[in-house]
Amino acid sequence: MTAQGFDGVERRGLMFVLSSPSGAGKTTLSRMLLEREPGLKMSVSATTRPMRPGEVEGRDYFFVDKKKFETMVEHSELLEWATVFDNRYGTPRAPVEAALSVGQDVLFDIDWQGTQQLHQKASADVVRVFILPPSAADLEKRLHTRAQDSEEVIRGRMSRASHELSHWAEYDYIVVNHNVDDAFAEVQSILKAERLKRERRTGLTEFVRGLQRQLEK
Ligand SMILES: Nc1ncnc2c1ncn2[C@@H]1O[C@H](COP(=O)(O)OP(=O)(O)OP(=O)(O)O)[C@@H](O)[C@H]1O
Ligand SMILES: Nc1nc2c(ncn2[C@@H]2O[C@H](COP(=O)(O)O)[C@@H](O)[C@H]2O)c(=O)[nH]1
Repeated sequence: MTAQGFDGVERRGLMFVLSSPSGAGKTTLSRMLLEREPGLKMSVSATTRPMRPGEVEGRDYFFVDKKKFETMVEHSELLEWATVFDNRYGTPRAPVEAALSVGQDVLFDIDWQGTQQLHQKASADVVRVFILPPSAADLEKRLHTRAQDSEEVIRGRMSRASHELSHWAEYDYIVVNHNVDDAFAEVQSILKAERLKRERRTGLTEFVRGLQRQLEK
């Protein structure tokens, strides 16, 4: 489970989690990260919710019915799963394990329940980032601007937002998404810094020993 850093020092892959109330900007920030950060792979979730206009099977989600979802749970095919807004969502285990095993970092857009489950399983390798909207009015406006959910769905998501927010203190980093470019720069900095953490850089001892050998010649 090691990745080669840009400086040639090996390290363990990490699981980078973005959570927020619906509409705060996780999907937007995830797409920007995937475009600009090599070595990062998106975990594509399975869900029982209906496909939105513009969504693509296998890119945005694996859209499955309730029976299929239950079978995936029974067969331990999901690394974590939760019921969110009356639908089920879960992370397929195999692609995440495959990515980590070849040294890639994995990006998750999941809720607080899934984050807790991942953290219980692999706390040292999980980095948790919570995205806050600048205000309730902005959050509601963003859900409307996205124009992909009915009024009823938007009302449901707004009424759940306060409960989602109550989990903010379980996260390692908090980013307020006022301006998307600023929020992206902050999220990208977190990823870059976490990739450099001494504890994950399994190749450091060997690298430093090599330096010492050169210095002692
Ligand atoms: N900083 C921002 N300023 C204005 N609009 C934004 C900002 N960030 C994201 N948006 C817009 O807000 C809408 C919701 O964003 P997005 O779909 O990324 O949210 P999300 O957190 O992934 O929501 P969900 O949990 O429902 O999937 C989108 O139309 C997006 O373009
Ligand atoms: N615990 C999990 N939560 C997930 C997963 N995939 C997505 N989500 C969260 O669900 C809500 C709603 O998403 P939407 O696409 O319907 O707007 C959002 O908070 C996602 O983060 C998952 O695999 N596990």
